[in-house]
Amino acid sequence: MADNQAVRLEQVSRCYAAATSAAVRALDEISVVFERTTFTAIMGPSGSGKSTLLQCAAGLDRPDSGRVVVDDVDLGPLSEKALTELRRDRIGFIFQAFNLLGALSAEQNVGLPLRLAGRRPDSAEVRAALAQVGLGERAGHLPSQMSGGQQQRVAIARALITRPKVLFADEPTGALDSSSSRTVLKLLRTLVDEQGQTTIMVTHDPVAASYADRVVFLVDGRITDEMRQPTAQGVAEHMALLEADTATARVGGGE
Ligand SMILES: Nc1ncnc2c1ncn2[C@@H]1O[C@H](COP(=O)(O)OP(=O)(O)OP(=O)(O)O)[C@@H](O)[C@H]1O
Repeated sequence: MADNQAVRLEQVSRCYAAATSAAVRALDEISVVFERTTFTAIMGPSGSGKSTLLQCAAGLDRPDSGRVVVDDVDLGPLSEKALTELRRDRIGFIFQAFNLLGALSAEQNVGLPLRLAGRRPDSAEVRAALAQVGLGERAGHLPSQMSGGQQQRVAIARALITRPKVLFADEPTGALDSSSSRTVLKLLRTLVDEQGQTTIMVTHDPVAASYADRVVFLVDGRITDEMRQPTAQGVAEHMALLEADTATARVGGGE
């Protein structure tokens, strides 16, 4: 695998059985490379396969065919145990809903992945991770004592504590107001620029996508286009075209 490839998908397909109709082909022979130290946004109309792509690329779901390679490891032959270990050691994940444990402080939440890996969290390391996301003073706070944006930054610190090769983000600003969103997106951008993080983010928001180096557009389980150095307006216009095409196709298909 070329040294600069953090994640590679080769002809990845994923189908879901449907009770009342033909199987849904959520991913249809997708091939895409995510280079190291880049920030990519994945966009597309609702149901186009964005979450399925993220789940397959992160080893949370297995494709029906094709290959997923993460940090030079082909995920296909791995046992469930080996896949779990790879996710634990090389992958970070953040979600729209933050997914922090409510009974644990920020510091305890951030230290959790280290505990799960059998390491005793080093308080200085955990506090440095919180300082990195601008929350050095909040180590003792519970999630309920923090704003949504602060909780998402705790979740980012937690995802990064194991120094993952790839950070996957599924709608990380979906539950945030625009000011908190900006803070979180600037942080994600800084982590790529200054720490060499590789980040892959699913989003519906053209403004969020404009923080990425590249936007990959999905329609009906296929990559149709991509945009480098995106602007929010350029992405919004392209999404409007895709959504109009999808609506036309649905109307046409229903006749
Ligand atoms: N577990 C599942 N079982 C059956 N069908 C599924 C399942 N997960 C996803 N699908 C179907 O696969 C297709 C792609 O879904 P996916 O969630 O990846 O799209 P998405 O682009 O992330 O959508 P959204 O923007 O609405 O979150 C959709 O038609 C969806 O209904």
